[in-house]
Amino acid sequence: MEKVYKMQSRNLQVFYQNFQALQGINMDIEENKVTALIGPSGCGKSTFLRSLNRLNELIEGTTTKGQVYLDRQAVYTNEVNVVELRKSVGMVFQKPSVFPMSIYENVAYGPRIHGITKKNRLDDIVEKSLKSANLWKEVSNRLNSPAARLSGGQQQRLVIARVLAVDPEVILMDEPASALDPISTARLEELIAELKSNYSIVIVTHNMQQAARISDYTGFFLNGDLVEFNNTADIFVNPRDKRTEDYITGRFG
Ligand SMILES: Nc1ncnc2c1ncn2[C@@H]1O[C@H](COP(=O)(O)OP(=O)(O)OP(=O)(O)O)[C@@H](O)[C@H]1O
Repeated sequence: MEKVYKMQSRNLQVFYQNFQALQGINMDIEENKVTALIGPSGCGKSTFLRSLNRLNELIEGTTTKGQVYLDRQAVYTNEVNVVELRKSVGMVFQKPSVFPMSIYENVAYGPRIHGITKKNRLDDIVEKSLKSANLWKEVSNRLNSPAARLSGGQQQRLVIARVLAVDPEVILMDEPASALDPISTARLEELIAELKSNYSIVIVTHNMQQAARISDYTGFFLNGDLVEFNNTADIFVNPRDKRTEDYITGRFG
């Protein structure tokens, strides 16, 4: 079957004032797959992730050159509605960032902003999103209690439900498991494996075993360059670049 690329970057360069954080990245992100981004701290993984839905623009002094495509449509043009872009390309951050409101309201928040007001419709979206995020069973009897009372792992799944509620196509995750215990991490990994049948997922992780377990493709970043991008199995078993090999075998990083 021919590969379908959901997102692509071409000669993507990002500058923080005068500092160049990405050196011209070309990447093809396949649809309905998990793509993992690995590399030592400060190599540009989060910068790359944020550039996919133009979140870098919220950081003052950032300049972006090159292009990103979503379904072959350029993302860096004046015609693009950034709010719609971020709805299609959602982001899950490292620390679970639930809003100080009820579980229900956390999930209904996005759909409301996008104009859905009917109670029945919102109820359906909340239930469907919580089910897709594997959280429904744990919270269905306390939808009106504060989200902050959930465990860290549940909060992270709630954040995912919140992203799913606005009907995204791509989900970006920036070290989503780094604040979670091993059991919550395992649940999150199971969830990611399920989500990829409906979404394309790009995940930054410092955990090499995690990248090997959950991803189809892996990109190794170093000093703002994409050193190697390949099937995950090839990256971990048969890296082509000495620097990739050194990193995955723990010789540096
Ligand atoms: N807001 C900012 N202003 C200035 N420089 C920044 C900013 N954000 C990131 N940088 C710099 O850009 C480079 C890439 O940072 P980035 O956060 O993308 O790396 P990373 O690979 O995600 O790191 P980590 O794994 O530690 O999260 C680093 O040198 C970092 O110091």
